[in-house]
Amino acid sequence: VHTRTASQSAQNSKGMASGAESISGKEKTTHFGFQTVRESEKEQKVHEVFEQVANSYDVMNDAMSLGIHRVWKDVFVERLGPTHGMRLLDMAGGTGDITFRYLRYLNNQPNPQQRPSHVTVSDINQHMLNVGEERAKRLGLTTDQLSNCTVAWQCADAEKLPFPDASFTAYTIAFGIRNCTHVDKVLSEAYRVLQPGGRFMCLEFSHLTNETMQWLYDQYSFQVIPPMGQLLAGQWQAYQYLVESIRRFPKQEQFKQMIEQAGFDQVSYENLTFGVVSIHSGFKL
Ligand SMILES: C[S@@+](CC[C@H](N)C(=O)[O-])C[C@H]1O[C@@H](n2cnc3c(N)ncnc32)[C@H](O)[C@@H]1O
Repeated sequence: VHTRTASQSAQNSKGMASGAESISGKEKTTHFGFQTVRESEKEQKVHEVFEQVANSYDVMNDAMSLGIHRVWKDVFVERLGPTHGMRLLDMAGGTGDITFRYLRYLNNQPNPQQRPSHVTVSDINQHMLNVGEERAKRLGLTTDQLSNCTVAWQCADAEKLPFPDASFTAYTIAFGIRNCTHVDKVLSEAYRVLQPGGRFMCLEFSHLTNETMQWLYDQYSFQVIPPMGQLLAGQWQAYQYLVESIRRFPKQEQFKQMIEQAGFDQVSYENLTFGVVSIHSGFKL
């Protein structure tokens, strides 16, 4: 088992948060956690990670975050404030956590018969979607079981969406964008498929503003999460990648600028739990 100490990891992560790419020989390289890999390799590696963790993903989320990821996701969907008539694309939707909250939130809105709503849950990994679809059936959240909302599950790459221009009124991506090779392509595709007035929202692990707390968080992330992944899911490497990829993701302000560069207006962010995660939001005007 290959591992690193928290201080080695902190050193490795210095100056890497931008995710800047370099050219090695002819092919561009990118990061996969703290490793440098060819761009063509990253998608396959990320795919393998989520294939390995699909069945244990929901249990591990609760264990790693002590259940707090549920609160973050609840706040995220509250900030979105779903209304009848919304057409949501839940990108990198995995096993459906955001979609299920959206559907329950809609269900609690008055006059459910008003205007039909829709959600497409999309992910590059069919295994994650399969787990999600099974959950949806158990929870009574399929098109057949809902009164005025359709639900579609579709395998797709966030960097090359198979949806027409202006086909959604909202786009969410939770804990997905940092796994993508070209974040700029994900953002411009999100912009393309949104209608004017549509909203982009991203929930992602981020960076703490307080250095001592960041240090404590690093200790927890690097010393506890990979062994926990090994113990509960038999997956040390996959969880080592997940914590490394968090450190590599741009800081809040930098990510805000990237969203603006994609064309979005009124871009803002909100830190939750001291910046362990942040919610970024922007509108297509
Ligand atoms: C950590 S999971 C998040 C799942 C769900 N949104 C949640 O909050 O529980 C990240 C997901 O991103 C997906 N993913 C990674 N790269 C992707 C890409 N290029 N396009 C679409 N989905 C991608 C993975 O397959 C995985 O299901």
